[in-house]
Amino acid sequence: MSCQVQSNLKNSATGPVRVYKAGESFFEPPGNQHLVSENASATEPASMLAVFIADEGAQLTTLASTSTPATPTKSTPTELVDALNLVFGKQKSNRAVHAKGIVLEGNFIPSPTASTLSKAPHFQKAVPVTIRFSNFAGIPTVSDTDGLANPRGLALKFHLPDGSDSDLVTHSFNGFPAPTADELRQFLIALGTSGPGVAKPTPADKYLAGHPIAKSFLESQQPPPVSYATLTYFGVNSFKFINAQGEEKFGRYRIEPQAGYHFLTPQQITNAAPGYLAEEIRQRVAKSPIRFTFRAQLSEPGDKIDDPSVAWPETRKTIELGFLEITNVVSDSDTAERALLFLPTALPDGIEPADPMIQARGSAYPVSYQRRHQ
Ligand code: HEM
Repeated sequence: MSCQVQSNLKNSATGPVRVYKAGESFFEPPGNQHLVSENASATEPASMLAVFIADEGAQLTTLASTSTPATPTKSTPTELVDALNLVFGKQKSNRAVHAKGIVLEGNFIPSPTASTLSKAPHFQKAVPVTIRFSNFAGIPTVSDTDGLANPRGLALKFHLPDGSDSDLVTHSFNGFPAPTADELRQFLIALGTSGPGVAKPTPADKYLAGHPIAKSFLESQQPPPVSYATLTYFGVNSFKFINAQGEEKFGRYRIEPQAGYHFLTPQQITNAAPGYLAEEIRQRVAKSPIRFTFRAQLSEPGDKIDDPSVAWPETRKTIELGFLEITNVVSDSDTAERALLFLPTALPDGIEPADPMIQARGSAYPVSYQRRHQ
């Protein structure tokens, strides 16, 4: 196979362009060795890139949240997605990260306590929800048992009574490898420039030596789950919740499986099919609805609101927000996931971003969306 993956850093002015061949390892977290996807596509022609950038500006004006405070993030949305592409390869029809997934539907049913936290419409009244579970890597063919499939993603679109949507994008790890979007980009560049043949210590070795939180993120991932329905998902970034009385609280979402936490045994991992998670969730939801309990973990004075790499202590109070009931897989999941764009900045009155990373995400996701719709 002669497929080449070339980083697209030429418009970000941040370092050398590096070329990988299919099958080359692009980084080696302890205990894992991962391969560049053969599906990854080559670099865009320069003319196309120019058109893309012009479109991207327009897109961001339309799609980014208006309620976010000015963000100190220095990296542009393009640079952030370029850094993801540097690690996983450029995608023309798949997400830059969390490329492999499955789309389902259901309902969110709020608890009576939800309205004490926020006046958001879905905290007052049940609403339909579109759900996408995913594996972490920006590699659509990643095996469900590969280390790069962790953490798993759970993205939700709450369809609100006024016809608008509110989105929430979470993953199955209580933390993040970097405190800010700019730091994430540095981490990704270090990983993406540390392939075979690069002298030791590689940029990734050096980065991880100086960033214990990123190192621990790579080293403390769970084994493959029995199901997407047997994991807890964390919002990681903090939001400000405002109730009808104008009271404000800072919180982080966590979405807990009513099926409990279950992971594959080493023997089951050996026997698991590369796409077992989609098959498992299809069979599970066909038998009965899948439920998750929604909670917000509330901050206390001194907790870092704008640093998702630091989990708040488990002793923090949580408030029950309701439950998610997943009822079915959509009829054509591949078509649905291509059309879907989950925006962490799509928020109703009563919920506001409290971490600048949310705005950075809200601006970067549409760039990936555009790249997968060329
Ligand atoms: C600055 C930080 C981040 C950047 C630049 C970033 C970037 C991206 C991009 C470009 C996509 C693909 C969007 C698309 O094509 O639709 C994506 C998807 C995703 N991200 Fe992030 N992300 C960041 C932080 C996070 C965090 C903190 C979480 C978890 C809490 C997360 C979880 C996910 C998930 C689950 C998806 C898949 C969404 C879907 O199913 O469509 N990301 N991210």
